[in-house]
Amino acid sequence: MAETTKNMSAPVIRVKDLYKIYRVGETKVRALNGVDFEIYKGEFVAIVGTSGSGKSTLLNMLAGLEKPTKGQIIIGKTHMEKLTEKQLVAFRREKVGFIFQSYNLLNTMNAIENVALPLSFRGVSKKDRLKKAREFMSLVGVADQEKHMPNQMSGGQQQRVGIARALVVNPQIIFADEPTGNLDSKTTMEVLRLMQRIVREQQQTLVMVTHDNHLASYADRRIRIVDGKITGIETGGRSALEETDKTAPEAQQPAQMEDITV
Ligand SMILES: Nc1ncnc2c1ncn2[C@@H]1O[C@H](COP(=O)(O)OP(=O)(O)OP(=O)(O)O)[C@@H](O)[C@H]1O
Repeated sequence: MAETTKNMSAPVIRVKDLYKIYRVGETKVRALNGVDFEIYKGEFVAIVGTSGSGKSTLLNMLAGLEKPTKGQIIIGKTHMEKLTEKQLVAFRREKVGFIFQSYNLLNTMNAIENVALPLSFRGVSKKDRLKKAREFMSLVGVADQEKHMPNQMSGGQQQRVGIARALVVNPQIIFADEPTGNLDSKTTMEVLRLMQRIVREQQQTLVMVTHDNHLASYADRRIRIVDGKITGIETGGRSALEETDKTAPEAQQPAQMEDITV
């Protein structure tokens, strides 16, 4: 349904013939070995692979944390590979939101101050920062935790605060690195529901890296990566919003294999 609409719009991310080669002594490690794909606005995409497959390298490059050895990454109209370090810092600050496995909240700040922090880098006044932060804490369901310090919140609550902090700057794209890696299965489902809801309601684009096939099955598309190459892109994801915690995975429709790019 929405797939057609998404594919008719211009991609938010275009990756063309991307390589990242690390030198370790005499050896060359091809962390990314010729990767091509596109991601559209409003999509929840999972980049899935086992340890060492190259998914973190890919995420780091999409988020402007590392430069490719060769190839192009075009976000909106910006060629990431052509940006200077200073421009990359500005890009990360203004255009993207990050959700981390370990939440990465500042322990010396309470929940609302953590959520408001990215706005202070943009010169937003304190009053407006807190107003906006409050709005997003409410959206992710932790409005009553404003004054709590990170160590006074559960993992799930901390991750909700982390998600509110990623959203507060209205980023073009949200990148998530194993966002439920430290959570139990019930809290994982709650966070998945939240992420799916946000992608749908806010028309956000979410790119999640994971080794976990179950988690990835909730994304609209899965880009599978093995030894730095894409081995397949699957379309169709399960809905965490319609599932109860007891829904057996077997009861769900299997994903469709779309195309294989090796
Ligand atoms: N800075 C680096 N120098 C040298 N080799 C590196 C560097 N970073 C990553 N690699 C290598 O590149 C390959 C891909 O690593 P990457 O971290 O992207 O994998 P991954 O799929 O994210 O793994 P994990 O799930 O364990 O984080 C691996 O062989 C890794 O050893």
